[in-house]
Amino acid sequence: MDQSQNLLAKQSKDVEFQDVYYTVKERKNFWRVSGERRILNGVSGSFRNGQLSAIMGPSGAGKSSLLNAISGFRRDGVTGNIKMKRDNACYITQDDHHQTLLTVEELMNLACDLKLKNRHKKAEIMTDILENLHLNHRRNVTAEKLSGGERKRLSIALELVDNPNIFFLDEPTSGLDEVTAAQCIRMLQAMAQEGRTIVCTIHQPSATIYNYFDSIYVLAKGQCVYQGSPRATIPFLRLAQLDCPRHYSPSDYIIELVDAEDGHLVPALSDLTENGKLIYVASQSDQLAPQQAVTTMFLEQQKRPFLPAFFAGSAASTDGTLIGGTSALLEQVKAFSKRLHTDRRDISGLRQFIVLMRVMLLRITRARLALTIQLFHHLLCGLFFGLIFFQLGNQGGRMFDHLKFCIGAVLMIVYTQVMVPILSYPAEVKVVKKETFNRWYTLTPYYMALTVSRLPLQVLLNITFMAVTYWMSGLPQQFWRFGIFVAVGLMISLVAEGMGLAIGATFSITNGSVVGPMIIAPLMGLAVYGFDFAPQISGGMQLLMKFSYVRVGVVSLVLAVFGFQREELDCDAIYCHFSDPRVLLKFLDVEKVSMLHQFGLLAMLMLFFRVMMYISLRKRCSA
Ligand SMILES: Nc1ncnc2c1ncn2[C@@H]1O[C@H](COP(=O)(O)OP(=O)(O)OP(=O)(O)O)[C@@H](O)[C@H]1O
Repeated sequence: MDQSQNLLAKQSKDVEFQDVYYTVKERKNFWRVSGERRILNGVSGSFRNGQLSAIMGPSGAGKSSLLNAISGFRRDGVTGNIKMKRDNACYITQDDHHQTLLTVEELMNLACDLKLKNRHKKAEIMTDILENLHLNHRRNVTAEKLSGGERKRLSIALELVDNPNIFFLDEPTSGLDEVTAAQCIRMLQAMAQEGRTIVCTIHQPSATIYNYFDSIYVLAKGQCVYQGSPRATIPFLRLAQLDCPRHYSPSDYIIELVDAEDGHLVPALSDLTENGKLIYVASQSDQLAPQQAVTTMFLEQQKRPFLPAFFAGSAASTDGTLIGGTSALLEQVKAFSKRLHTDRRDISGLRQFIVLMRVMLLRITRARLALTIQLFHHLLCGLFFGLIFFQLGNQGGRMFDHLKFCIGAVLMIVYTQVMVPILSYPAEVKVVKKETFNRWYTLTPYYMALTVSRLPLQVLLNITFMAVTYWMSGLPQQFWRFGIFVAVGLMISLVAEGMGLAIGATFSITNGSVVGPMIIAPLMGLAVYGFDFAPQISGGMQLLMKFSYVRVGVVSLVLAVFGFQREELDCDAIYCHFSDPRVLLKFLDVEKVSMLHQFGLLAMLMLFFRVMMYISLRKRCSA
C-alpha cells in the first residue's frame, strides 16, 4: 500500500463533523412544549484515526450531547454534517448497561454468539480479550458484582469481540480512582495506536491523564473553545492573552476560564478555533500551527491531494513524547489487537432469536429471588382468595360473591402483570438501545425472543394462582372447565403484561408507575359498570367496554365458571333466584356471548399492546 492509499484507508475511520446543532424541546408539562433549547451551537471538528481524543468541558457544556450526536446514538434534534462509518463504530455508555445477572463469561459468550459467524475461534478470542483486559480471573463473576473499573473493561471487552474501528466512550473514567482512571486511558491509548479512532468524554482530567490524549476538544456552552494537541493548549491560550500560571494544569486552567459565571471568554476562544474548524498542533519549536480541522469530508474527490499535508501536521501531536513510555499493558493490548481479525458477517435473525432466547431463559432462572417471590405471591394470593371464597362456588344464593370472585381474580392478575414490567423493563430498554446500536442484534429477533421466553413463567404463575383458587372455592370438579378457567387467566395476564411492557418501553419507572394505574383505573371502572342493569347499557357504552380487557376478562371468567351448561347450583334457602347459572348469565346480559369471541377480543387487545410496545421500543432505540 503506498502512502496515499494508507491515508485514504485511515481517513475512512476518521470522524468529522461540521456545523452540528443539537436542540431539545423544553416542556412546561407533559402536554405543552414551552420552547426550544440549543445544546450544541454549530460546532465542527474532527477526530483522527490512530488517535485518542477527549471531549472536555465543564459540567453541562454539552460533552455527552456532542458524543451522542456525532456517534448517532442520538438523532432527534441533531442537524449538521457528520461523516463517520456507522457499521464500524461502537458506543460505550457511562453507566455500563449490562445484563447484570450474567457472568463475565456468559456475557462474552453472548457477544461472540451474536457477533461472530465463525464460532470455532470463539474460545480463543474470548480468552485473548479477557486476558488482555485483565478480566480472565473474573470470568465467573456476575456483572453486577464487578468493580467500576472492571465493569468499564468488560464493556470494552464485549465490543472488542468484532473489533470495531471507532469507539465512542461516555465518561469512561467516571467513578474510578486516579490510578484506575489512568490505566483505563492508557489502555484506550494503546487501542488507538493499533489503528482505531477512540473518542471519549471526560470531565476534568488530571495533568497526567490530559497528556495521554492525542487530541483535546474543549466545549463550553455548546461551543468549541479549543481543539488540538494537549501540548498546544498553553500557547493557544496565550493567543487570547491568557497566561496559564506556573504549576497549573492546562486542563484545569482552560476549564476554569470557560466555566466563569458570565462566560465572557467563550465567544473569543470559540472565534479563535472557528467553533471547531481549526485544530491547533504544537510544532517542534513550540510555535503554534493552526490547521484546518474539517478538511476532508465535504471536499470533492479531486481536492484530496491536500490530505497528506494535513496528516503530516497532525501526526506531530501523536509523537511518543506525549505518551511517556509504553507499559507492559500497552504492549499486550497492541499484540492481541493484531490477532483480532474477526469475520463479522450478518448473523441470521433465527440465530439471533435462538441465542437471545437461551440468554433470556437463563436470566429468568438466574433471578432466583425474584422468581421465588413471584411464585409465593401467586400461591399466597391463591390461598387468600381460596379462603375468602372457600367452598362458595356452588352456592346458588351467593350471586354477588361469585361476581366478586371473578372481578377479584382478574384484578389480581392485571395488577401483578402490569406492574412488574413497568418497574423492571425501563432498565432493560437502556441495554437494548446500547446493544442494538452496537449491532449485537436487530429489534425483531429480540422482541420475538422476549415474548416467547416469558411464556413458560406466565403459564407457571397462572396455573399456581388459578389452581389454588379454583379448587379451594369449590368450583365443579371438571378438568376441562378448569382448563378453560386457566386459559382465561393466561390470556388476561398476557394482555396485561403486554400493556406493562408497552408502558415500560415508553416511560421511565417514575412516569410509568403513575401512567400504569392511571390507565388501569378507567378500565376497571368499565369492568364493573352496569352489572346490575346490563341489558339497559347503551350501544356506545357496550363498544367502549369491549376495549377494557379487564371487562372482557371478567366476562370470560364468568362464562368459564357459569357457562357450558353448568348444572344447577345448591340452594340452602326456600328460593335461590340465581341457582340456575343461565339466570345469572342472562342477568349479566352475557348468555349469548361466545367464549371464542372473548378469546378473539383478548387476542386482539394483546396484539395491540404488543405492537405498541414494539413501536415504542423502535422509537426509543432510534431516537
Ligand atoms: N434531552 C434533553 N432535554 C433537556 N435538556 C437536555 C437534554 N439533553 C441534554 N440536556 C441539557 O443540555 C446540557 C448539556 O448536557 P450534557 O449531558 O451534554 O452535558 P455534559 O457536558 O456531558 O455534562 P456532565 O459533565 O455534567 O455530564 C445540560 O444542561 C442538560 O441538562
